[in-house]
Amino acid sequence: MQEFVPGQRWLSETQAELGLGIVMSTDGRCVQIAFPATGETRLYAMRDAPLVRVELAPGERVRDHRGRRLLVTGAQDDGGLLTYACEDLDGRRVTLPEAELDDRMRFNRPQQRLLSGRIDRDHWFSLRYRTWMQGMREASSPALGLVGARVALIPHQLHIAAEVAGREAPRVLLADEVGLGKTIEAGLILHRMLLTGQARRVLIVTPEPLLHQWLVEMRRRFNLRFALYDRERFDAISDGNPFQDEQQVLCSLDLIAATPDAARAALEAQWDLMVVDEAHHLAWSETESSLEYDLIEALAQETPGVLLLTATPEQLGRAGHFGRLRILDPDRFHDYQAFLEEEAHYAPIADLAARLLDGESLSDADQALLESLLGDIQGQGREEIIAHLLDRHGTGRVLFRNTRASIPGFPERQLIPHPLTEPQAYQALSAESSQRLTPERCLGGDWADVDPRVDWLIQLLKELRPAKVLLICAHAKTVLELREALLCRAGIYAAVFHEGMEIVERDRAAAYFAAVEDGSQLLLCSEIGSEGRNFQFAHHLVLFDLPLDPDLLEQRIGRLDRIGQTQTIRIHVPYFSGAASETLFRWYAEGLDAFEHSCPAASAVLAELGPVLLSALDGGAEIESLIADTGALTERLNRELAAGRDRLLEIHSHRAKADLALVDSIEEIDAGREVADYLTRFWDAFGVEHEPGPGGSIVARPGNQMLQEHFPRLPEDGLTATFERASALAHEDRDLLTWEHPMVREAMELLTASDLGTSGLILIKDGRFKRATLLLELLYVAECPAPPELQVGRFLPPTLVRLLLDGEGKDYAEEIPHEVIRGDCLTRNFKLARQVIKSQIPRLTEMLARGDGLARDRVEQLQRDATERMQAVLAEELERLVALAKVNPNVRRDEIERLTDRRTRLEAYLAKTHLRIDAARVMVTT
Ligand SMILES: Nc1ncnc2c1ncn2[C@@H]1O[C@H](COP(=O)(O)OP(=O)(O)OP(=O)(O)O)[C@@H](O)[C@H]1O
Repeated sequence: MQEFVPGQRWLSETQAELGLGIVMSTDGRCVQIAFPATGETRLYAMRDAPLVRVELAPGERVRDHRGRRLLVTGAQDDGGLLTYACEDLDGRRVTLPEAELDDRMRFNRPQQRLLSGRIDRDHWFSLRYRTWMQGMREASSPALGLVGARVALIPHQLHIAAEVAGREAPRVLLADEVGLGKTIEAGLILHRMLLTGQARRVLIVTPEPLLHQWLVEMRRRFNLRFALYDRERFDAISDGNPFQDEQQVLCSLDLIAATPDAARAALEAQWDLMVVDEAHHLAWSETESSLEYDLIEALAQETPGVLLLTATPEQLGRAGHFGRLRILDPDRFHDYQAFLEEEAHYAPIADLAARLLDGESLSDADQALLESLLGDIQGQGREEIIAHLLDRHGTGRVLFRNTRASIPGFPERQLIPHPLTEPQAYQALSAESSQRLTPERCLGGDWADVDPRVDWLIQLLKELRPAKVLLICAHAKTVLELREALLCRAGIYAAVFHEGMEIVERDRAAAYFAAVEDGSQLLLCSEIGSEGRNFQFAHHLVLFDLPLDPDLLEQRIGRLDRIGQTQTIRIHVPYFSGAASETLFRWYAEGLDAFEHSCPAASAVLAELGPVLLSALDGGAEIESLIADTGALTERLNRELAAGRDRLLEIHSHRAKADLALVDSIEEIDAGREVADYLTRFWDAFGVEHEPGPGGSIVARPGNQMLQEHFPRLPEDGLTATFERASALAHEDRDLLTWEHPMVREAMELLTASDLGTSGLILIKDGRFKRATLLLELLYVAECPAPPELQVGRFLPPTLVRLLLDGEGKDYAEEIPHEVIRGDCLTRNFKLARQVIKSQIPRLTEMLARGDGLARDRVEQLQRDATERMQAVLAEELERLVALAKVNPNVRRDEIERLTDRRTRLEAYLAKTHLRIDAARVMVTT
């Protein structure tokens, strides 16, 4: 007989609906139990009370009386009363005396439910099995986190996402050329890290004009709901750190740079991952750095994962680029001069890496070079050698850059120059070269009366109507005055987009431009429209003036030249013959060839020839020789880059064969349509109504008799969705239902956290067994609860151990897979079911005990394998740090120590892997 102690929690075996009982008193023969959930008190004879002691095991999920969801990690017994060690959802440690358990919780163990004859409808048992199996498949799938996004499967993006998100705490610069999908790559990385629990608190920092676009992209492509923080929202939260109110925050760089309170709060908010878009604005040189740079650097020091995004990493010069790398990996990038020198020697390394990749055999000289670079390479495979080369030589693991040249399928760009006569008023100006390029700004409000670009634009719009035209110029004032002129002179109403507008107004203008019907034909943008925005639905770009920076020119063209552009892009450039604008136009067109192709060497050429260019714009230097010199230098630098740095980058940024394998594996998951079968069965079992919708979609809505009032993520008025990626891409109003969709995930969680399907009884026919043979199918789950930062799931995710035992204890699980078992569920005849079970209790108890033993043996093996895997992975990481430390004295000792400590902790947690029975189903042959 078990001892009852006041304060202990017990459960009625026969009346689970009473909730959790608490011992009030005992008198030697009777025990008085209160059930606070129902307000009842019962008296039981102690000898045969139908009560079970509630003793939670590590790995169980519970709620406390405040409703917090907690994970049990251990327990301590003090005079018969238990105090549980738990973790909350954020991984914080919490102590939970048993008296504080939620009174309404139900703790029925499968074996208790089964032996007391409480059985569920059979489909829940199968759904339970499928849920655990799916969890295991995902944990080891290279496609994890990449399946659920509403995106086309583009190999280079998937490569980067899988490579980066697979790292412990990724710190990388995503620097694909404009419009190749850095936002999508960052979203995929985020999605995967959130899904695996690798990250929970995420901060995205963008320039203000891109806030809303990010918000929408994260929501509609990844089902991620970020909280947008502006000044008003930040100030409105006066209680504690405003950034700690939300897990996923989106805010502008301006907010944290201009508000010391916000900067301080951001620094203290303990993010797991930070994403910074348009990171080229973070200025750094060997002697000074901008406030924004310092802020992001400080945040990066506090944040384990950091993604910096820029299409033009060298827009503010080589030093700026180095500065950004330094934020990511201060150990690797600690000396700018050494970095420049190293870069000059990339060509032979790139050549070697390329030949390794092509499977060519290596000469003795190659071997010698490899050994001089990497030390002893005995026993290492090619992939491993390449990875080490890229990591330790070149910008390696930290920088990814894909170029149009290496990605097929981009449309052409066509340059359409429009020479115009420079008006007298502009000729008379004695402005500096930079001002000569925007002469209207020197003339005052009525410049549009004399500037021939206005009439030319009116004419162009007429000719192109109804085609959409995006116009970019340097200044907001030009935008506004041009709008007035177009309206007055030709009745053309243009949408505008400039820094003087509120964010909402800007987004409204962009939407007005995007609208197919009743939208505006023309959007006039100041320079803020030249970054990040998606305007690929337009095919005509007017560059009303030209910037002095080739990277900025590339950013402007990138608004149209991006993934999703379907036609040749027409770039219209008006300039004044004989004036500075013609010189600059020719420099770009003939010197750099930067309009029709992106030019990797452009910023280096500007750095070298910038002074001559400025002088030519002023009418000083000789234009023809400037253009000839520019052409020659561009040609040489592009060639060198292609052979050295960029080649290394390219090898590292996508791997054609492996990337296609990843695409294949996602396509296979898409095509398998298993999730469709799973979810529709789930809906049926739960009582959700569903029917085919328009164009192959499916419409689901709450039914009248659902198991619970709400089904996860199912709106009251229903949901239109699809299981087809192509359909979701074409129809934004349809959710893409995959294993990673929040509805599916939450339904899976709901099931595994409930009792549904934990016990069952079916009648089967199977010629292998005599009639009336008793079989027991047992589902055990091995789990290793550990603090989230250890990412134990990488090595041992919750793992299902299935057994199928006969009365002699023989296991048929391999011979008879779960999927082939068909039977009649006995829930329709509870009385019979109870009789069957009652008559077999001793046998079933024995079989359960045998199952426990067998499952425990399996878990020991699982544990050993996981520990070995973990040791191999961490040994590799340790080796990298030690190798880096040899070439870089600045690698911190504590980093190596932290990694070693992690290994020790993981070993300890894996050793405590916990096994529990999740479900049991009796089968009787007929
Ligand atoms: N895999 C994809 N599936 C569908 N659309 C995509 C995919 N990748 C990119 N796009 C679309 O292509 C456009 C460009 O992508 P994105 O904004 O991520 O590029 P970017 O590299 O961040 O651009 P920028 O350099 O201008 O900042 C966006 O409209 C995006 O939604």
